[in-house]
Amino acid sequence: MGFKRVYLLGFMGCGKSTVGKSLAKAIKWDFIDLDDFIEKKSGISIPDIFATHGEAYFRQLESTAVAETTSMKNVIIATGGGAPCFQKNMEAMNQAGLTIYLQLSAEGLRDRLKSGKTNRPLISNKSDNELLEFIKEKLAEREPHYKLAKVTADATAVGPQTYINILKSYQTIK
Ligand SMILES: Nc1ncnc2c1ncn2[C@@H]1O[C@H](COP(=O)(O)OP(=O)(O)O)[C@@H](O)[C@H]1O
Ligand SMILES: O=C(O)C1=C[C@@H](OP(=O)(O)O)[C@@H](O)[C@H](O)C1
Ligand SMILES: [Mg+2]
Repeated sequence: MGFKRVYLLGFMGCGKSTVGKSLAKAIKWDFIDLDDFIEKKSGISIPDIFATHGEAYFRQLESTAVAETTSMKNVIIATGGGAPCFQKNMEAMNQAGLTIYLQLSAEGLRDRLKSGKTNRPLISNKSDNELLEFIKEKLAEREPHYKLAKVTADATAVGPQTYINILKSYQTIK
Protein backbone atom coordinates (compact mmCIF):
# COMPACT_ATOMS: atom_id res chain seq x y z
CA MET A 1 0.00 0.00 0.00
CA GLY A 2 2.99 2.31 -0.35
CA PHE A 3 2.83 5.41 -2.54
CA LYS A 4 5.28 6.63 -5.17
CA ARG A 5 4.19 10.26 -4.87
CA VAL A 6 3.30 12.49 -1.95
CA TYR A 7 1.24 15.64 -2.49
CA LEU A 8 1.32 18.41 0.10
CA LEU A 9 -1.84 20.52 0.05
CA GLY A 10 -3.27 23.45 1.91
CA PHE A 11 -3.82 27.17 1.98
CA MET A 12 -1.14 29.66 0.91
CA GLY A 13 1.38 30.01 3.72
CA CYS A 14 0.73 26.67 5.46
CA GLY A 15 4.29 25.57 4.63
CA LYS A 16 3.94 23.22 1.64
CA SER A 17 7.03 24.49 -0.18
CA THR A 18 9.17 24.64 2.99
CA VAL A 19 8.11 21.23 4.32
CA GLY A 20 8.30 19.62 0.88
CA LYS A 21 11.89 20.64 0.38
CA SER A 22 13.08 19.47 3.79
CA LEU A 23 11.07 16.24 3.66
CA ALA A 24 12.40 15.29 0.22
CA LYS A 25 15.94 15.97 1.39
CA ALA A 26 15.46 13.89 4.55
CA ILE A 27 14.15 10.82 2.70
CA LYS A 28 16.24 11.35 -0.47
CA TRP A 29 13.28 11.69 -2.79
CA ASP A 30 12.95 14.23 -5.57
CA PHE A 31 11.13 17.47 -4.85
CA ILE A 32 8.84 19.42 -7.13
CA ASP A 33 7.28 22.72 -6.24
CA LEU A 34 4.36 22.92 -8.64
CA ASP A 35 4.60 26.73 -8.91
CA ASP A 36 8.32 26.55 -9.82
CA PHE A 37 7.55 23.76 -12.29
CA ILE A 38 4.90 25.94 -13.98
CA GLU A 39 7.24 28.95 -14.06
CA LYS A 40 10.05 26.94 -15.62
CA LYS A 41 7.81 25.33 -18.23
CA SER A 42 6.08 28.54 -19.26
CA GLY A 43 9.06 30.85 -18.80
CA ILE A 44 6.81 33.33 -16.95
CA SER A 45 6.62 34.09 -13.24
CA ILE A 46 3.39 33.32 -11.35
CA PRO A 47 2.59 37.03 -10.77
CA ASP A 48 3.13 37.71 -14.50
CA ILE A 49 0.94 34.76 -15.53
CA PHE A 50 -1.89 36.19 -13.39
CA ALA A 51 -1.31 39.77 -14.55
CA THR A 52 -0.94 39.01 -18.26
CA HIS A 53 -3.15 35.97 -18.86
CA GLY A 54 -5.47 35.88 -15.82
CA GLU A 55 -6.23 33.29 -13.16
CA ALA A 56 -8.20 30.95 -15.46
CA TYR A 57 -5.13 30.51 -17.66
CA PHE A 58 -2.97 29.81 -14.61
CA ARG A 59 -5.45 27.12 -13.53
CA GLN A 60 -5.06 25.41 -16.93
CA LEU A 61 -1.29 25.36 -16.58
CA GLU A 62 -1.64 24.12 -13.01
CA SER A 63 -3.94 21.29 -14.00
CA THR A 64 -1.60 20.19 -16.78
CA ALA A 65 1.29 20.29 -14.28
CA VAL A 66 -0.66 18.14 -11.79
CA ALA A 67 -1.36 15.60 -14.54
CA GLU A 68 2.33 15.47 -15.41
CA THR A 69 3.29 14.62 -11.82
CA THR A 70 1.05 11.56 -11.72
CA SER A 71 3.58 9.42 -13.60
CA MET A 72 6.65 10.58 -11.63
CA LYS A 73 8.22 8.31 -9.03
CA ASN A 74 9.64 8.86 -5.54
CA VAL A 75 8.72 12.50 -5.53
CA ILE A 76 7.36 14.96 -2.99
CA ILE A 77 5.13 17.53 -4.66
CA ALA A 78 4.36 20.86 -3.00
CA THR A 79 1.20 22.07 -4.72
CA GLY A 80 -0.07 25.63 -4.92
CA GLY A 81 -2.89 26.55 -2.51
CA GLY A 82 -5.54 26.49 -5.22
CA ALA A 83 -4.55 23.24 -6.94
CA PRO A 84 -6.97 20.93 -5.06
CA CYS A 85 -9.89 23.30 -5.67
CA PHE A 86 -10.01 23.41 -9.47
CA GLN A 87 -10.86 20.95 -12.24
CA LYS A 88 -10.33 17.31 -11.26
CA ASN A 89 -6.94 17.90 -9.67
CA MET A 90 -7.90 16.57 -6.25
CA GLU A 91 -9.21 13.35 -7.74
CA ALA A 92 -6.06 12.96 -9.83
CA MET A 93 -3.79 13.50 -6.82
CA ASN A 94 -5.74 11.10 -4.61
CA GLN A 95 -5.51 8.46 -7.32
CA ALA A 96 -1.82 8.99 -7.94
CA GLY A 97 -0.44 9.27 -4.45
CA LEU A 98 -0.60 10.07 -0.76
CA THR A 99 -2.25 13.45 -0.23
CA ILE A 100 -1.52 15.36 2.98
CA TYR A 101 -3.41 18.47 4.05
CA LEU A 102 -1.25 20.85 6.09
CA GLN A 103 -3.88 22.43 8.31
CA LEU A 104 -3.34 25.80 9.99
CA SER A 105 -5.69 28.40 11.52
CA ALA A 106 -6.50 31.60 9.62
CA GLU A 107 -4.46 33.57 12.18
CA GLY A 108 -1.49 31.23 11.78
CA LEU A 109 -1.69 31.59 8.01
CA ARG A 110 -1.89 35.37 8.29
CA ASP A 111 1.26 35.47 10.41
CA ARG A 112 3.16 33.37 7.86
CA LEU A 113 1.84 35.33 4.87
CA LYS A 114 2.41 38.89 6.11
CA SER A 115 5.91 39.09 4.68
CA GLY A 116 5.27 36.94 1.61
CA LYS A 117 2.53 38.83 -0.18
CA THR A 118 4.41 40.13 -3.21
CA ASN A 119 4.80 36.82 -5.02
CA ARG A 120 1.23 35.75 -4.34
CA PRO A 121 -1.09 37.58 -6.75
CA LEU A 122 -4.27 36.69 -4.84
CA ILE A 123 -3.09 38.65 -1.78
CA SER A 124 -0.49 41.07 -3.11
CA ASN A 125 -2.88 44.03 -2.97
CA LYS A 126 -4.32 43.29 0.50
CA SER A 127 -3.48 45.39 3.54
CA ASP A 128 -2.56 43.52 6.74
CA ASN A 129 -6.11 44.17 8.00
CA GLU A 130 -7.78 42.90 4.85
CA LEU A 131 -5.55 39.84 4.78
CA LEU A 132 -7.11 38.01 7.75
CA GLU A 133 -10.65 38.57 6.47
CA PHE A 134 -9.66 37.32 3.01
CA ILE A 135 -8.00 34.22 4.46
CA LYS A 136 -11.05 33.39 6.59
CA GLU A 137 -13.41 33.61 3.62
CA LYS A 138 -11.20 31.76 1.17
CA LEU A 139 -10.28 29.07 3.68
CA ALA A 140 -13.96 28.34 4.37
CA GLU A 141 -14.50 27.97 0.63
CA ARG A 142 -11.42 25.81 0.05
CA GLU A 143 -11.25 23.64 3.14
CA PRO A 144 -13.86 21.11 1.90
CA HIS A 145 -11.48 20.36 -0.98
CA TYR A 146 -8.42 20.12 1.28
CA LYS A 147 -10.27 17.75 3.59
CA LEU A 148 -10.54 15.21 0.77
CA ALA A 149 -6.83 14.51 1.40
CA LYS A 150 -6.00 11.07 2.79
CA VAL A 151 -4.25 12.61 5.79
CA THR A 152 -4.64 15.88 7.68
CA ALA A 153 -1.48 17.07 9.45
CA ASP A 154 -1.03 19.85 12.00
CA ALA A 155 1.00 22.43 10.08
CA THR A 156 2.43 24.01 13.24
CA ALA A 157 4.89 21.10 13.28
CA VAL A 158 8.49 22.15 12.73
CA GLY A 159 10.79 20.04 10.56
CA PRO A 160 10.06 16.93 8.50
CA GLN A 161 9.67 14.31 11.28
CA THR A 162 5.86 14.52 11.51
CA TYR A 163 5.66 13.84 7.80
CA ILE A 164 8.22 11.05 7.91
CA ASN A 165 6.03 9.35 10.52
CA ILE A 166 2.99 9.69 8.25
CA LEU A 167 4.89 8.20 5.30
CA LYS A 168 5.99 5.29 7.49
CA SER A 169 2.46 4.65 8.70
CA TYR A 170 1.34 4.40 5.07
CA GLN A 171 4.29 2.09 4.27
CA THR A 172 5.44 4.64 1.74
CA ILE A 173 8.94 4.65 3.25
CA LYS A 174 10.60 2.24 5.71
N1 LIG B 1 6.57 24.77 10.03
C1 LIG B 1 6.76 26.08 9.92
N2 LIG B 1 6.90 26.83 11.04
C2 LIG B 1 7.06 28.17 10.94
N3 LIG B 1 7.10 28.86 9.78
C3 LIG B 1 7.00 28.18 8.65
C4 LIG B 1 6.81 26.76 8.66
N4 LIG B 1 6.69 26.35 7.38
C5 LIG B 1 6.79 27.46 6.61
N5 LIG B 1 7.00 28.56 7.38
C6 LIG B 1 7.15 29.95 6.87
O1 LIG B 1 5.88 30.34 6.38
C7 LIG B 1 6.01 31.05 5.14
C8 LIG B 1 5.21 30.35 4.05
O2 LIG B 1 5.79 29.08 3.80
P1 LIG B 1 5.71 28.37 2.38
O3 LIG B 1 6.49 27.10 2.49
O4 LIG B 1 6.08 29.29 1.29
O5 LIG B 1 4.14 28.05 2.29
P2 LIG B 1 3.26 27.54 1.07
O6 LIG B 1 4.16 26.93 0.06
O7 LIG B 1 2.31 26.57 1.70
O8 LIG B 1 2.54 28.76 0.57
C9 LIG B 1 7.51 31.12 4.86
O9 LIG B 1 7.96 32.37 5.31
C10 LIG B 1 8.10 30.00 5.69
O10 LIG B 1 9.41 30.29 6.09
O1 LIG C 1 -3.87 29.72 -3.33
C1 LIG C 1 -3.70 29.97 -4.54
O2 LIG C 1 -4.65 30.03 -5.35
C2 LIG C 1 -2.31 30.17 -5.03
C3 LIG C 1 -1.26 29.75 -4.25
C4 LIG C 1 0.15 29.92 -4.64
O3 LIG C 1 0.96 28.87 -4.09
P1 LIG C 1 1.30 28.77 -2.50
O4 LIG C 1 0.15 28.08 -1.84
O5 LIG C 1 2.55 27.98 -2.45
O6 LIG C 1 1.49 30.18 -2.01
C5 LIG C 1 0.28 29.97 -6.16
O7 LIG C 1 -0.02 28.71 -6.73
C6 LIG C 1 -0.64 31.02 -6.73
O8 LIG C 1 -0.21 32.26 -6.25
C7 LIG C 1 -2.11 30.78 -6.37
MG1 LIG D 1 4.45 27.27 -2.03
